[in-house]
Amino acid sequence: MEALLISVPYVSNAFICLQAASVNIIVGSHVWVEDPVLAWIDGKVIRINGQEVHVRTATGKMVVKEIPKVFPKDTEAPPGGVDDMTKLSYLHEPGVLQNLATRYELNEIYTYTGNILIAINPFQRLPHLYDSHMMEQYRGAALGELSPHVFAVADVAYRAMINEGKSNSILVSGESGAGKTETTKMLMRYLAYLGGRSGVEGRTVEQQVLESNPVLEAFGNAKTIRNNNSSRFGKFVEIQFDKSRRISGAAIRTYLLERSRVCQISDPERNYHCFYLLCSAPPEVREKYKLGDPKCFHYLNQSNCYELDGVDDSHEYLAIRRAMDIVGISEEEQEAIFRVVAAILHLGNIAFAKGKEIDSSVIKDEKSRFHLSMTAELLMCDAKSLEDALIRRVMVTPEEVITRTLDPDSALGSRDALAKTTYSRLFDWIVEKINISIGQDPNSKSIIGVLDIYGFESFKHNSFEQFCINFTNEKLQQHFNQHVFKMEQEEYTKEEINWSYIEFVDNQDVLDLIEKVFNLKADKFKLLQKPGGIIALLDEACMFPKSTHETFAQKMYQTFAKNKRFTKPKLSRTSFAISHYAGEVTYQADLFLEKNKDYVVAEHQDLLTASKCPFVAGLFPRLPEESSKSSKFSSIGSGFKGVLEAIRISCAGYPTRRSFYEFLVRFGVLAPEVLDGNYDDKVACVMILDKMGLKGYEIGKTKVFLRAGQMAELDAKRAEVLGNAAKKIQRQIRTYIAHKEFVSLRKAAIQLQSCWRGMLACKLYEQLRQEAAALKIQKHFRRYVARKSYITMRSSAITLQTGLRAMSACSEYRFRKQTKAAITIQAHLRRHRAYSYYRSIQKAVIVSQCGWRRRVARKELRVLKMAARETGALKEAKDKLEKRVEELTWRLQLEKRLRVFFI
Ligand SMILES: Nc1ncnc2c1ncn2[C@@H]1O[C@H](COP(=O)(O)OP(=O)(O)OP(=O)(O)O)[C@@H](O)[C@H]1O
Repeated sequence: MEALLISVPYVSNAFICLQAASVNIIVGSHVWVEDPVLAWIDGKVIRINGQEVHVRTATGKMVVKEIPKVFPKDTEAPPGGVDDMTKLSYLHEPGVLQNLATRYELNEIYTYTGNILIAINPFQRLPHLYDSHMMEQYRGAALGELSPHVFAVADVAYRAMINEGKSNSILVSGESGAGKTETTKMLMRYLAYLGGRSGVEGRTVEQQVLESNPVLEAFGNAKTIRNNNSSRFGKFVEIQFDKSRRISGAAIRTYLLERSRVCQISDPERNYHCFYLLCSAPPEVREKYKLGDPKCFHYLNQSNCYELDGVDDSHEYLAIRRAMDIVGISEEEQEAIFRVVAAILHLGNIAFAKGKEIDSSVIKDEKSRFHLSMTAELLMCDAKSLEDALIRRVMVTPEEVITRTLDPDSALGSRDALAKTTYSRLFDWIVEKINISIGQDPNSKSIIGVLDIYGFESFKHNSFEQFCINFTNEKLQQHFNQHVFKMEQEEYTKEEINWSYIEFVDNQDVLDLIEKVFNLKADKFKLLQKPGGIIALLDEACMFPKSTHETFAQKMYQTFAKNKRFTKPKLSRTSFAISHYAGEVTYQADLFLEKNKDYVVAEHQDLLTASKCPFVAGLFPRLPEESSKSSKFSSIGSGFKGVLEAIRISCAGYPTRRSFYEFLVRFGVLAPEVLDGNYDDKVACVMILDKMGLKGYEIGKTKVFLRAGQMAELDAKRAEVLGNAAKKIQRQIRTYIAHKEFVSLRKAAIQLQSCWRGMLACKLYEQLRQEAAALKIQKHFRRYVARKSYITMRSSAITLQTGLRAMSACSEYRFRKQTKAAITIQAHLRRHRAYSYYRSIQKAVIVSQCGWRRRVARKELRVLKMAARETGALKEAKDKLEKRVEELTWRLQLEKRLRVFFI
């Protein structure tokens, strides 16, 4: 059977170290160095000090590395990467990773390595990659004609089957979550497209296989740390073709189901999906099976994860029921399947306590009893028989039948063993049912098989499962080595080159350590072979009831003490380490014996065979004694594995090859005289290689075959020659450029200066003009301001003067008025004074006159008096005179009074 490989790594996890790079690193070389963040970073060699290389990385950092840790970078690699790794000039880890990463950036998730396809998980839907248009394009296209694609691989397998009439296998390998299952689906879709035929009831075989997937996934997939829907079993899908190369049937073969997951899960993983689906079933279903919250079941509550993001388990339950209908699982069978699933959950809740006798156990409490009776009810077997099957063992000796009880720990082991066996039998039944539903073609002429298998595993704790997986991968690796080696040889033969001394990377010694057997005479266990490898020792240990994992480990330590591939870790009594081709793995042998015993405990077998439920009884058909005690390894066949091992193997031969023309184009510069000499291409190549002093290369009919590292050596020399030539050219060009630059600079300077001066004069003129204008403006402005202030002042002065004049006229007028009034007053006063004076004078005159007259009168009076006396006449005269005197006295009185009044 021919085989093709699809390998699906995560970008960051590829592991290859193929080419000793050290020899050809020189100052100025572009190289890759390890980086703690980016894994690898490119840089340029700045200095080499003995074994130390100083590199300036692309991020500008200086790092110092030892020469063997520095890898040359192909500066001429195409920017979009190469679609086939064998086209890379340097086959080393950074080169390969860089190529994959470059392509991944461009959404090119597929890359070839010869006829192996590497697929990178895109973690996003890329529908354009898989539509019918794409399928049409790849139909009949030769490998390498179109961009790398999973369809191309399937196409090659199909064409080879048609042309050579041979069956083919496509192997899909990789880490968990890498995309194996998705890739397998794509392969099947394409194969069904090529060999399409309407299947049963109008459904194609491909449809039927894909429709069976949900059922298979519900019982065989679980959430793991890496993948929410991780397949916990290996799968080989066999697509059968009739003689006209149309699909005539298909079969799904599963193997290595992870049985331990049924009883043991770690946070944040989950058990198989079906348990959670059933716990989310409609209430009447849950009531029927007495199920409830998954947190109540020991097999589910060891992890805190019960739900999946974006998945509704109750919907999924209904969907699975529908899928089971489609697959042809009847209503009764579905009922029985879920009854068994529920029984396993109840079984896990049965706890044991110490019994009264030594090393005996009993059902722990009422709760456990309830679960025991529920388990028995669901499995339709007798509760007492179930209890006995869990805690008692019957040993038949020639003399008697001995019944012994198990201690609580062993009873728990017994319970878990029953759960695991029942579950794996159920899974096998479902697979078988699916196969019947899809339909097999017993007369098929050829098949194309798709093997979906876990890659090599190495965890902190590695148990029997990892041992099986890694052993399988070792077997696959050997097959792969031989396969690729054969292809290499074919190429070498075609090119007629000598390949007899090619070292073949062989892992036979690891396989010997694991599976070797020596043919010896029969012993008392009727074995025809005496154990030689670990598996044989394990089988042997399983045969002896008294063996423990410690005795098994001790036996291994003794047997393989001198084996280079086997080591005993210090401070451990049960661990052992194997140097696999992909690295060393330390295994813990603690559960190897239990896990290797693939046979059903007789008591469990008897119990379930006697079940009243035909479905349950059918899961445990009575088997002949021999076959019921087979060990695991009887079923492990040879397979295939590999990620980038093709490159590794290629490196053992002539990993780099170039056609004569390509070689001359690339390396002609190393010997220009050869190019000028008009030699034949082949001769020219030999001359160049000899001139370079290379040994061990081969010249084929059309190509030059180089040993690992020789390409880098030639490249380094080419880089040196090109570097020297470049330096010379650079020198000349720099002189020319410098002179040209100087002349143009000078011209530019003069031009700049004249322009600058002109600009300065213009600026000065403009400044002067502006100054004159400013002066003029200032003058006019000042005049205007002065005039304006003069006019203001003048009008103010006039106003002031008018005011002052008015004021002085007013005061003059007032003065005059006052003067006139004063004069009037003075006149009146003077008149009054004059009049008063006059009056006083007048009065005085009158007074003096009166006085005088009085004196005259008196003198007359006295004369009269003297006459009156002398005569009566004189008397009258006297009276008259007296009257006169009285009158004058009154007048004087009046005058005095008037005078007082006027004063
Ligand atoms: N070609 C692809 N296109 C789109 N998505 C993909 C592709 N390959 C893988 N995936 C995504 O990666 C997830 C994991 O892929 P898958 O289940 O195929 O991995 P696996 O290798 O089979 O893992 P396991 O070994 O754990 O079963 C898928 O659910 C899907 O989302």
